[in-house]
Amino acid sequence: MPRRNPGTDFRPDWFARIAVNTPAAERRAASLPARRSLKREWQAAWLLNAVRCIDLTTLSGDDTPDRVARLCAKARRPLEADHLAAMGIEGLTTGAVCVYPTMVAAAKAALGGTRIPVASVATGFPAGLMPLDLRLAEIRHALDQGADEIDIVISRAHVLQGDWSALYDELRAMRETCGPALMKAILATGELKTLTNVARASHVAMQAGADFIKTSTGKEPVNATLPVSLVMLRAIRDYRDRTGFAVGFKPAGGLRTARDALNWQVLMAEELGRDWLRPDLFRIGASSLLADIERQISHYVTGRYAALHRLAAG
Ligand SMILES: O=C[C@H](O)COP(=O)(O)O
Repeated sequence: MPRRNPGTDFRPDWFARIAVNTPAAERRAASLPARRSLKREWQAAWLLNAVRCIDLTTLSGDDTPDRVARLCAKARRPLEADHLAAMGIEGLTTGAVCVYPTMVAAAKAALGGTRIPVASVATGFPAGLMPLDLRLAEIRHALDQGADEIDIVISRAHVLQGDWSALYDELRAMRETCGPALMKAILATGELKTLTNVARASHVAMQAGADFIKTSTGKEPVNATLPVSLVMLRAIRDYRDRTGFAVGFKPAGGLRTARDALNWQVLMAEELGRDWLRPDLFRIGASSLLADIERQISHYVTGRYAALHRLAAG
């Protein structure tokens, strides 16, 4: 378990001169899937690793305690027991479940007796357009309900206006309110206009003590992309080199296929090293990715694809 990132003082000099070369970032991201073709056995292993890193998510207006309980049952047993037995795997769970604050109690009840953490979004998810004191109160509410991790959203306006110290202060207050609960800072990169803004916001979030930086809420028109992820991973690397602290990464929003799970892991491994491919440093926020991974694992074990309706949707 790496030491928790305590953050630093506000250090704009660490990011003020960053100017991301967007075409170069896009070329590098585009080259990844083509350059890496993983052997079939290795693909299965990488997909199993993706499962243990998934924050299995439901963030819908029509969520109910029953739906959350079904999601949690899936988090406890994400793949068919026969398939896991055939591969000699025991005790596989997802990395966490992720829900709205009002669903935390249902998730905690359904996950009793396991070590699967419950993550709650908070701070006016998804837009964050609420007064800061109410956003902090929402964190406290989620913690009172039993949340182990808090996925906060940043004020995009601070980024778009270049008010980095306001962004730092907001995030610092959120981190203090989270106390011992892990804080994942959602940057909502699809609304930050430029990759340079993504890089700078990543630095500010880490300086304010974020345990993870996360791409998206899943509600923006553009959610996780490989170029955005590349920029965030390089910021994480830079921060690690400056401070010695390892900050986690959570791509989220629109990751739906086993191929996505492989591509993001390859990007992580190439940019930060394979050591980063574990749940305390890497999560994939996804509501529907698991179904495709199940399908691919089923094919790997049985040689044929299961019909989608046979795989529990979670
Ligand atoms: O944080 C997780 C995202 O909200 C999930 O997005 P998704 O429904 O596109 O998988």
